[in-house]
Amino acid sequence: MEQRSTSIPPHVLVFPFPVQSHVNVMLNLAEIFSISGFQVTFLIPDHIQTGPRFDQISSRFARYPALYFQAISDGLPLDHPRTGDRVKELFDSINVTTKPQFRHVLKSRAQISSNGNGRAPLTCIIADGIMSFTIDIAKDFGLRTILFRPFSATCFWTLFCVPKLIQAGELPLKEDSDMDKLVENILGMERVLRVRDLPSFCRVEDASDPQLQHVVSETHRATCAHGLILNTLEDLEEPALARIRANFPKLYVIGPLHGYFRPLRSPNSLSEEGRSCIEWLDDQPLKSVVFVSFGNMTVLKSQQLVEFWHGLVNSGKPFLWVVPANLTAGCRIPTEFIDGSGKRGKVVDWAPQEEVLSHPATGGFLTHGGWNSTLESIYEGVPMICWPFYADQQVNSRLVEEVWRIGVDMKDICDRKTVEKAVRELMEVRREELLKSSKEMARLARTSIGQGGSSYVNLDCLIKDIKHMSYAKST
Ligand SMILES: O=c1ccn([C@@H]2O[C@H](COP(=O)(O)OP(=O)(O)O[C@H]3O[C@H](CO)[C@@H](O)[C@H](O)[C@H]3O)[C@@H](O)[C@H]2O)c(=O)[nH]1
Repeated sequence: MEQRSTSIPPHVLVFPFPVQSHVNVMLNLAEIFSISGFQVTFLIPDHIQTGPRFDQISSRFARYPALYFQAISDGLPLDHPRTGDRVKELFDSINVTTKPQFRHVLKSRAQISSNGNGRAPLTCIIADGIMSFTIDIAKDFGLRTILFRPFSATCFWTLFCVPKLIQAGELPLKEDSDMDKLVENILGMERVLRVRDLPSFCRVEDASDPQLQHVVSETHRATCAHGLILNTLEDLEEPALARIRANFPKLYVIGPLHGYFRPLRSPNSLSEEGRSCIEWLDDQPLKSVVFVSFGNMTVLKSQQLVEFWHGLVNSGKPFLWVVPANLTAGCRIPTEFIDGSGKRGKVVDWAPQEEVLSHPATGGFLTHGGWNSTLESIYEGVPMICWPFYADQQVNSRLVEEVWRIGVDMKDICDRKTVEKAVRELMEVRREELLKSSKEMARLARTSIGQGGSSYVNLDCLIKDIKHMSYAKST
């Protein structure tokens, strides 16, 4: 990427929603800003700053002296699991604790800047789109906010259409709702999304459900921001993006963000746990391994864990499975399972996912369909089995199977026979077809962030717009 500099460097404050995956993706954005010569203040959640992997983050950013981490609390205990089933606690706590802290950060920054501290005054705020309170607080300090929404564009657009679905009687659900019926009132997606593919927040029988109302109103509030950034690419989600653009004139479609750094990271930067995964993969045949990971916010019931386990073992394929403590809400995998899988399965607490997906031994990805995992798999051309848990994952898994045709959607079903069948389809029965379409998707993703590609050009516009804001403020 080109090194850019100006005499008045813009200074952006990057503020992620306080969960690991949102922080990861906004760190990529912060790194792009740093490479572009910006000063960056990154509000890092205290539970991540004090967590086991912050060392890796700080050594990655040591080369950018103009990037400064400032801790912020979400008000929950440091060891709270922050899983999808408990996200309401996070929303509530952010409202009470983080909102006033954010105001305080801006106030103290404004005072320091006016006294001169070697850092430029803030140019703008780049905040996670689920924290739209940033828009009004930033305005009080004469600052603009650009929101960053790390969901798929299709999920964002679906949430935007929810009031229309309610008006048309397609939502809320009824006890006898036909989950396989196509949803009619999401423009551009009429032939794609069924009721069961709507974001999990929509699975309610009361339209005033607080969580549904919250995510929908946050989505609409984004129209009050200066701009909206989406981590996707035109070729992947053109129908949704066309509709979003009609409502958001300043839309920056700049993904897949992790891709800008993929060829640059050295394998030597891996931690010991990361290296052990790669060494295990090194001993496996080409494209033979199923990588299994459900992200950072999924919770499995113990029976679901058992079903996945038997399905994987019965499929006869080698697998590498990430089982973090919060996945099983405390219930650990029985040791006889581990012994029973012999050398064929490896279970770890954490894996360097991007490196695992790019490893020649990896042949498939059993995932929850979180948006980062989906983009990472697409980028590496690895076909997927999706078992969506919550949020945007129901939408993403439908796109994987029905629109892009790069995998299998298990949607709502989790038994050993279904798991085994899905693995066999992915690794044997539909192997060639799925590999072919995955390879094409990877090509599109890589082209979009290469010089002259649609995301590359959009990113350049974003950087120029922020520079322009900085210039306008200083004159
Ligand atoms: O052992 C692991 C586990 C995860 N990851 C990384 O963690 C991220 C996981 O992100 P994602 O796939 O998006 O899953 P979640 O952690 O579940 O992310 C939440 O946030 C996403 C972005 O908003 C949503 O799409 C998801 O539905 C929501 O659950 C990815 O970058 C992975 O590479 C690792 O590197 N190693």
